[in-house]
Amino acid sequence: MIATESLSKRFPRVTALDRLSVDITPGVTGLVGANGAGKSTLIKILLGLSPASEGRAAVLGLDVATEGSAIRESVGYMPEHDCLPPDVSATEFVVHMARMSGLPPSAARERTADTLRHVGLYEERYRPIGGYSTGMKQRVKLAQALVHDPKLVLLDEPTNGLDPVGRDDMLGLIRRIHTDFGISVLVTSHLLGELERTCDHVVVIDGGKLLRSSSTSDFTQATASLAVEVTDTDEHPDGTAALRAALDRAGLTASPARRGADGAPASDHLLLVDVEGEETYDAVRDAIAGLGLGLVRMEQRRHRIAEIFSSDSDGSDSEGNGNGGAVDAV
Ligand SMILES: Nc1ncnc2c1ncn2[C@@H]1O[C@H](COP(=O)(O)OP(=O)(O)OP(=O)(O)O)[C@@H](O)[C@H]1O
Repeated sequence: MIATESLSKRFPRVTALDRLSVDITPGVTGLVGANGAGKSTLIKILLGLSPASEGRAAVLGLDVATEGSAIRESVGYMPEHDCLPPDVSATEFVVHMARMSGLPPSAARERTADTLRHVGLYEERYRPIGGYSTGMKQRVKLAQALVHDPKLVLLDEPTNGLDPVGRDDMLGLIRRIHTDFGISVLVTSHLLGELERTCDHVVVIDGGKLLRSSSTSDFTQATASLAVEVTDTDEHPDGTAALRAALDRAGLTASPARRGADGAPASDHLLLVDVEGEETYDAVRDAIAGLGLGLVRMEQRRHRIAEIFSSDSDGSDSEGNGNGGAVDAV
């Protein structure tokens, strides 16, 4: 779907992409990085809208430097920022975008109706966009990216500004773009956790460099951890320390939690246990029961990207880039 080779983009003060080489295959791929990591810059180069300073890239086998308009015919793009005209309705806007992509008038109207229904906009589609909620606007942006039946869509932060339910709905829609229509998706986010659930493959960039590109299952196996909190008892006045020792004896790695991905403060009462497989959950339960402690919570932890990479010495970062903290997802 997408291949880049030593792709760089330099602005006068910033190197937005730094010799990025990555291959993206059909399916749903997540492009993760903190704000400023270079995600939007990469998308603009892939669409042929912005020239690279160095290196090469091809989308659907087409060269981004010379075949930009052919790429844009076969690719849909959902930009990150609000870019919708407030005075027209979703139907008018999406029909216009379909016509811009070359569809004849009747096909443009039909495809618009189908696509808006697919993204979950019904009667509202005849009202001016200016009165829409953020979630509805994101759906219009998604519809215009899909209306010309592209082979690939590039979605720049589609969950931005959405509440948790809106995020889940949007992630479900994105997944269905691939499962229902066979369209491949490249979706960016600064939240690794939400892409884990949606994507087959995840590419992580930081400071314009490739940190890692791997299938989601490899990723989550390598990064899963379990947050465990227990009560203290008379027998074990420091239940957390007792559990940590017991887990250690059971051959599991447990460490006190640092500040959480959700902004939760560091806690002496919370242990993070590396998940090595299904048996880890049983081993934790047995250790707690064996000590007679009460279990307050046991939950799968979402990681900040920084957490993963600060403890990841075998990433794809050939430059020895030690600034894992720079990918601290907000
Ligand atoms: N036109 C430009 N001129 C100068 N610098 C730019 C330009 N566009 C982007 N940059 C810089 O390049 C870097 C990468 O920006 P980019 O927008 O690609 O990041 P991003 O990963 O998409 O982050 P965000 O999610 O915040 O958009 C940033 O430091 C940004 O300030």
